[in-house]
Amino acid sequence: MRLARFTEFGKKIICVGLNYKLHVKEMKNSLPTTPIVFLKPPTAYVINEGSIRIPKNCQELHHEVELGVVIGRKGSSVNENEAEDLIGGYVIALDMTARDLQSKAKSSGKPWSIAKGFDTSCPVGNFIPKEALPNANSLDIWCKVNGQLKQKGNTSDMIFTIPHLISYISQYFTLEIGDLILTGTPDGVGPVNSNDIIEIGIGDISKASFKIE
Ligand SMILES: CCCCCC(=O)O
Ligand SMILES: CC(=O)C(=O)O
Ligand SMILES: [Mg+2]
Repeated sequence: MRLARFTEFGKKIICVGLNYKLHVKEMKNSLPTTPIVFLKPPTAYVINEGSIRIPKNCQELHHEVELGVVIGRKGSSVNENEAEDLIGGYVIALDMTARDLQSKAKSSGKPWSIAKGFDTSCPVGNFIPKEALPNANSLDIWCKVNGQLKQKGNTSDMIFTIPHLISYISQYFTLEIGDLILTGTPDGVGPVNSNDIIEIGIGDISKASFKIE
């Protein structure tokens, strides 16, 4: 199985929340003491140049640009100092979020699975082999809507580092080849509407674009 086609493997999409301080602030949350983890089904994938569909009953769809880590080796209960061995590569990705559905679920103490897991809620760019990105812990990630810069963050600002996330998640979920870990979004999240074009990227190394249907 060529890892570059990981979106076809039907594996887990494991998302981390509130992993950048300024995003925690804009969401009026408190800093997490351990990573906040939730899942998206593999039916959420959209590949580069695909279309994002606004889910039913959603009036406020938000972009959240995130660095994705593609798992290249199976592991569970992995120590932080061995975690990087599980990395197969990276992608730039969006954790599209039905913000109104999420807020309703949060306020009634219900899970926000639909708000985060609806079809087309995980657009991804092209796979980048690990060797091509030796500096994954200090990368600029950005998001533009209709050509206007909305988010720009650096992965060095993560509250929990990529090795820490891999180790923590692997205590609960065995990580399998083709799994994707979304590592959280920097500040600047906001709404998108039908016919908007979202462009995302890692510095000038990788970019992808998607249309809101
Ligand atoms: C506690 C969860 C806050 C959700 C913020 C987000 O989805 O970016
Ligand atoms: C909660 C969430 O999805 C984030 O901070 O990216
Ligand atoms: Mg997110």
